[in-house]
Amino acid sequence: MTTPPPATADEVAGARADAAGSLRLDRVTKRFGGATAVDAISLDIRAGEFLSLLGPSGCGKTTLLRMIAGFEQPSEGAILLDGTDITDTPAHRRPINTVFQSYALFPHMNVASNVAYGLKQSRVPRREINNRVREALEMVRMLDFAERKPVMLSGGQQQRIALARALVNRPQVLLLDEPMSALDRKLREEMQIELKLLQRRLGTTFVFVTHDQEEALTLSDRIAVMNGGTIQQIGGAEEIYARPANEFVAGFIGKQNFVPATVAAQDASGLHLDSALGPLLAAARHAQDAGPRQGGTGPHPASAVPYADRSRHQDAQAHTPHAEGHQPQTQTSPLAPGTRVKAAIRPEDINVVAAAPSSHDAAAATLGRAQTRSDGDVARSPGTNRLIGRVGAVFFLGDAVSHAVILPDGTEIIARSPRARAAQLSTGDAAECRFPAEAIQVFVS
Ligand SMILES: Nc1ncnc2c1ncn2[C@@H]1O[C@H](COP(=O)(O)OP(=O)(O)OP(=O)(O)O)[C@@H](O)[C@H]1O
Repeated sequence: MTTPPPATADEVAGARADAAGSLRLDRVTKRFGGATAVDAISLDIRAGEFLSLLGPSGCGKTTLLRMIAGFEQPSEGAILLDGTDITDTPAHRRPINTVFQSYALFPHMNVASNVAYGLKQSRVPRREINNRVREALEMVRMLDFAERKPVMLSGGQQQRIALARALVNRPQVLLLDEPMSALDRKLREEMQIELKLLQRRLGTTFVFVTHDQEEALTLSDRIAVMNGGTIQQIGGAEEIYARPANEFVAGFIGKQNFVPATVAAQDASGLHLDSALGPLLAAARHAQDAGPRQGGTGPHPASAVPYADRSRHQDAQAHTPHAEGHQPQTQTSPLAPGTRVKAAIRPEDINVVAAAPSSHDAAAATLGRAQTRSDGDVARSPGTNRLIGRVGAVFFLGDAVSHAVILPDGTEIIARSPRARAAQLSTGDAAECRFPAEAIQVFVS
């Protein structure tokens, strides 16, 4: 990808005067030939917000970013900056700059000249150039490197210079397209913290493209999860993690155990499910999903909202202004018996304990039937689901321990416990996975 020159300082400064950097995307669509890369996306991005576009490869993140930048023209729809339609405004006239994955620094120029380039092009007085370059290099803590050539810098340092080069124009909106993907993990984590602090200090609107969910969860005020050219859900990190709108989001953000099941009944204790592992009890009420038209899990994808979260969830929706993106709509009607669903359980919601070898044999004899009977420990926590199997592998994760428990029918359940509370189990040990009914989220498949 060739890197277009950044907007010049005059263009940026002129357009900055009375604007704050809010963006509105109104049914923005991009088609390449017969293929739709971005499908009627409507989204409000608040001034000063750190918003991430997160999704798998090919979901349309970069295409959406390029339309905001002005490098691609939408096939349909409009882009508004602080209420002004900029859909037809050329890229170099938008007060928007982009930091790309490839730093694209000029190798023959030193750091200061690289950062000054856009300002020189727009004939900003030399003294002002010097001041602003200094300011930008200070922002990214690279002032001491002003005289160096890019080849004498590490990847992380080059990325900082690319950031300074974009910030020197004082854009209202900064677009970042996977800017840290070339950095090693440790450096990336350091840069993430710096970037977040910098964004907070500047108050500039950041739109950040990534396929790395941890990065998005760490950095963002809100995350728009994309798939198939549409936004599947938009919300804060915790909301998206704890209350995914549909099966796609549930599977894409964090880890999940998905168990196919069929609704047996719904009563005051919750949703009774039949699965190949036996009966499961979910204290969850489903929510019928209003969209999206593409992606998701089928013609009527649904989302799950645990009882405890329902009122908060509905509040959040009630206050969702126009075009903030796709949100699920709760539905209180019970699921009909026979409805095919997926039960989703997060690894950290599963408690793994040692089981008597005989209990494993008994479970194997009945093909690992899950038990929700009130016996033993379970009597103290009615509704606890229990699955008995054998430990297939133990993974030490530093602050946590993960167990892969193989159930008698071959299903693998992944559980994760804080290291201090993890059961001392070895491969081959009989183990019981316990999780409360509240831990199950139900998605109509
Ligand atoms: N110039 C183009 N011509 C034709 N098809 C394109 C063009 N640019 C993108 N596409 C297609 O549009 C879809 C979305 O691409 P896009 O680059 O926006 O995805 P992405 O989510 O950014 O993926 P990645 O994370 O791999 O960069 C893909 O199917 C891609 O092949």
